[in-house]
Amino acid sequence: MADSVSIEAAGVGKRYCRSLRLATLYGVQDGLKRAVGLKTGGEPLRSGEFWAVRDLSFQLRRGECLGVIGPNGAGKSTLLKMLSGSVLADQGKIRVAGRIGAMIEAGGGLQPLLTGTENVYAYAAQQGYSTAQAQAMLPRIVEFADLQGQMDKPVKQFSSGMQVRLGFSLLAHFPPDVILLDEVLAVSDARFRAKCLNRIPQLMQHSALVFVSHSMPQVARVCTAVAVLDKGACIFQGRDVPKGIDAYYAVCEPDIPPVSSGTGQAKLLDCRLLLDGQPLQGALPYGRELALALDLSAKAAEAPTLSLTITNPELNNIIQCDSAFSGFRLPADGARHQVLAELGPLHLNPGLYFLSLTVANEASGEILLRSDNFAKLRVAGEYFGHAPVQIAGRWTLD
Ligand SMILES: Nc1ncnc2c1ncn2[C@@H]1O[C@H](COP(=O)(O)OP(=O)(O)OP(=O)(O)O)[C@@H](O)[C@H]1O
Repeated sequence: MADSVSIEAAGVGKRYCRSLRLATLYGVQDGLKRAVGLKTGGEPLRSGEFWAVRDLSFQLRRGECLGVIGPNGAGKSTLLKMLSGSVLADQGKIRVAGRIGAMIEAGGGLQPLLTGTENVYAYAAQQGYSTAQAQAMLPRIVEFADLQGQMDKPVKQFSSGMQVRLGFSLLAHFPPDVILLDEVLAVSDARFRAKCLNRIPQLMQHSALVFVSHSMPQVARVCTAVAVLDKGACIFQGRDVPKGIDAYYAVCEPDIPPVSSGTGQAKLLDCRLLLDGQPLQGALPYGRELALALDLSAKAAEAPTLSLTITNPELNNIIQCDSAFSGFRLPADGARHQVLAELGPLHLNPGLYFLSLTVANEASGEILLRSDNFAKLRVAGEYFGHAPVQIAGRWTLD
């Protein structure tokens, strides 16, 4: 292995058994085989067994951050546990150069019976730092974790968010050669999450990172490569992180049904997506103008405004187009009206989106109709960017 490679995984796999009874039996059989010097794990799957991770290979160097993404049960945590050494691989080889720091669960790497301060000394010693170095670093660790006044109690009395703060702060101030992070930031508040995400590029100067997350914006921000797992198999691997994220969304493409709510005074009777005045066939090419023909009716005292929202597959709002901007209002006479909403060119990343509509009384805020996910929109294009909206801009030398 070249010196600069911090983690090398070659054809790594882990098998588990669905039945506890069979798993116990296989455990005894494997133990006996190993006792007489026979290798285990290489044989075909036995009854009830499945591959939690299969045939995964990658190399990771300092300065790199591999995002491991995939649906629930895809094998992400199993992979991290194999990399950390807490679970033995049944297939392939893992080599890690140097020290590992793992946050595979809140409190991982911390000693629950020791106080926060004692944990700082214990962790520093474990990573090969002296007591004097730990003492010098202590104020910065406490400040980063925002745990002033809390460090004298045992870590088992910390909330899970506080444990993550201390655990991450230790990694940040005594960076090991390899850092494994498993979805830990999910329990932190927005402020600390932002602090950690901001710190990761600095950590990468010292360490190679493996980052498991279900938050695609976080993955897009910090990862230099991604591996997408599905049922234990790696279905995408590479440096094109946005393309990997798209592969992830394709695997767990949400089947989100349309949902309606509101007072019921407005109705969405029909909707057509248009490209160049014609019904949109298939995907909208990147950057092209989208229009919507909406058949609507409303019966109310005031003419309501219309608001269209485009969301990503996680239903995060990406674009909003509100008719109040242009002063447009839907007649509230109870008759059926066809409304043309021209959204202009959409510079959305290729992928899947959903459309939602709100019909509301602007003055009172009363919602006459909220129609969520009433249509799906697929955007097609070659260029995948790190943010949901990609604009060309105009670049010139002054
Ligand atoms: N100790 C175990 N014994 C048996 N099966 C297990 C064990 N640990 C994990 N599994 C199974 O292995 C598969 C992969 O689990 P893993 O925890 O690695 O998934 P994951 O991708 O991390 O999921 P999530 O996103 O839900 O955290 C799942 O089917 C899980 O039920």
